[in-house]
Amino acid sequence: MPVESNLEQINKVFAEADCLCTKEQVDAALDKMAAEITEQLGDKLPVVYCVMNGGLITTGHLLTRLEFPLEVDYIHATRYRGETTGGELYWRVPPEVNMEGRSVIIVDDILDEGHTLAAILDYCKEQGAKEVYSAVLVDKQHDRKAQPGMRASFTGLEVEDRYLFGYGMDYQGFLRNAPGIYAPKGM
Ligand SMILES: O=P(O)(O)OC[C@H]1O[C@H](OP(=O)(O)OP(=O)(O)O)[C@H](O)[C@@H]1O
Ligand code: HPA
Repeated sequence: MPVESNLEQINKVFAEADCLCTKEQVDAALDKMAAEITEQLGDKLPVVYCVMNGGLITTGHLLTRLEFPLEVDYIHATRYRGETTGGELYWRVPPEVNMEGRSVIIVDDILDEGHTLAAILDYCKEQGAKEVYSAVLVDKQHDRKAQPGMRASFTGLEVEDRYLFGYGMDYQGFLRNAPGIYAPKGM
């Protein structure tokens, strides 16, 4: 079936979705995260690793708010691969910039069950990073975290336990570009 046949369904999901956080609320959360990151990492010449694809938008919005020297790289690890429930972590692209002895910050869109972030943090420690921080725009509130009580070092927003899209989070591969945080009706 041609991809265009999805257009009506995707538009309907967006039109009927509940907006859980507006663009203004996300902007304020990003400002707060950037201030906290600056305080912790502003004099450490850190490497910022974007977790593709979902982390792309949060990373971009954070980077322009971080007014200190840093390097940028990306990691491509995925657990969902277009599905709405997670599976095994699959490494598409490991990082290029050497993290040995460096302060590192991993940026992603969402901490859901946390398996992705936990695996990436372990990887960074194995690679010899001096210290590893994490930043997520959204922390989904439920008791299914990979490690009970798990939190990112920097969290933008705490959001209810529904399937989310927007600001990097996808619905069936689409709607990452939605300018707010949304949940499809009934999900
Ligand atoms: O906390 P978890 O339950 O592990 O889920 C969070 C991860 O899932 C999403 O990535 P996904 O695997 O969907 O790939 P994507 O970034 O390409 O959307 C999201 O971007 C996080 O990386
Ligand atoms: O709620 C979600 N939405 C999109 N991607 C995700 N990856 C983990 N949880 C989610």
